[in-house]
Amino acid sequence: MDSIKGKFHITNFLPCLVSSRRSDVLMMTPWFAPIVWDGTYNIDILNAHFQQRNVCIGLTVFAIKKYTVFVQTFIETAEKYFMVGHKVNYYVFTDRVTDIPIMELAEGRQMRVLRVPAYQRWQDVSMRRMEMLRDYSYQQFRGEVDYLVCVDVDMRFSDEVGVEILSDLFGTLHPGMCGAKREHYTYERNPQSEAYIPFDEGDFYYAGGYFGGNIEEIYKLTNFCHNAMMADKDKNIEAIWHDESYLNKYFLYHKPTKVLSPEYLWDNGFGIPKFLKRQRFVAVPKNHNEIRN
Ligand SMILES: CC(=O)N[C@H]1[C@@H](OP(=O)(O)OP(=O)(O)OC[C@H]2O[C@@H](n3ccc(=O)[nH]c3=O)[C@H](O)[C@@H]2O)O[C@H](CO)[C@H](O)[C@@H]1O
Ligand SMILES: [Mn+2]
Repeated sequence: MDSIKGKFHITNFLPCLVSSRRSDVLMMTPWFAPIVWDGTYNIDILNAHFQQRNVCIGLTVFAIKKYTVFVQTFIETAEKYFMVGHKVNYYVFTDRVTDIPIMELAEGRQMRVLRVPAYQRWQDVSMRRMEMLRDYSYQQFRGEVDYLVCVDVDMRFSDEVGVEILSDLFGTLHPGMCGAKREHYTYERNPQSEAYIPFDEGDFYYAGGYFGGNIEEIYKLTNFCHNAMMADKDKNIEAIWHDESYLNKYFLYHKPTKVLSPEYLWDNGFGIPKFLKRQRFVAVPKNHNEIRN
């Protein structure tokens, strides 16, 4: 592990206080959290900073039932692009332990396969991630990693994703909603639901498939979402976009300290708009019917 130490060096950065580095996109939320776009940060400074702290990053992914087919590409591309040069633990939650490929990983990186139950409905599989992330944050992750990055598995990395994303609590702008007006965000609109957001509230529409932060913040987030989902279940309610709806509710009242641009979660089905300089993590096309049943 020693050879990954001292890999990054601080380089000189010439600050310029009179012009912003991007003028075509919003670079900061109204509560002063950075929105991370290509061209807005200096990766050399950030690498040196996080390496000095010797951070270890946990990347969590669920591969339940047929979704195990996505694991190989996910890990292969993560090895190429995710937090290269830093310490990484992959946590693969699955009900099919023997279907998870054994893969050779770069130095300083390891994979843990965690056996968890499979729920019948895909919506429950997706939503129960919150409960499992909460429980493992408390039991295991807090002793092993400094940050968690929690993502969908039906994805591939196709460009660098580094320590520029790390912060106490971060969410990602949903690729399908970045140009939408607030009233068109697909928040849960039933006032009876714990995920309810009125039409005149809400900052951004965040994606369910990409959030993260330190362990304590992820514990609080997942605990809130799971409890809210259980409260709704008792009322026979399920929010329109499942875990994503509850996540959006949480972020409305617990503002993220960093927001990732859709560079970090893209779907080529949306084409490639001009403001999108990089596609770092993209959806792998899937046949929903086939794979979810
Ligand atoms: C990119 C993105 O923002 N995706 C979100 C979006 O769905 P998606 O349409 O991308 O949902 P999906 O089918 O990818 O399911 C979410 C995740 O649950 C896991 N899974 C699901 C079914 C299954 O049989 N086995 C299994 O392992 C797997 O990790 C998968 O990536 O909306 C969902 C709720 O509706 C979730 O909020 C997803 O995070
Ligand atoms: Mn997905």
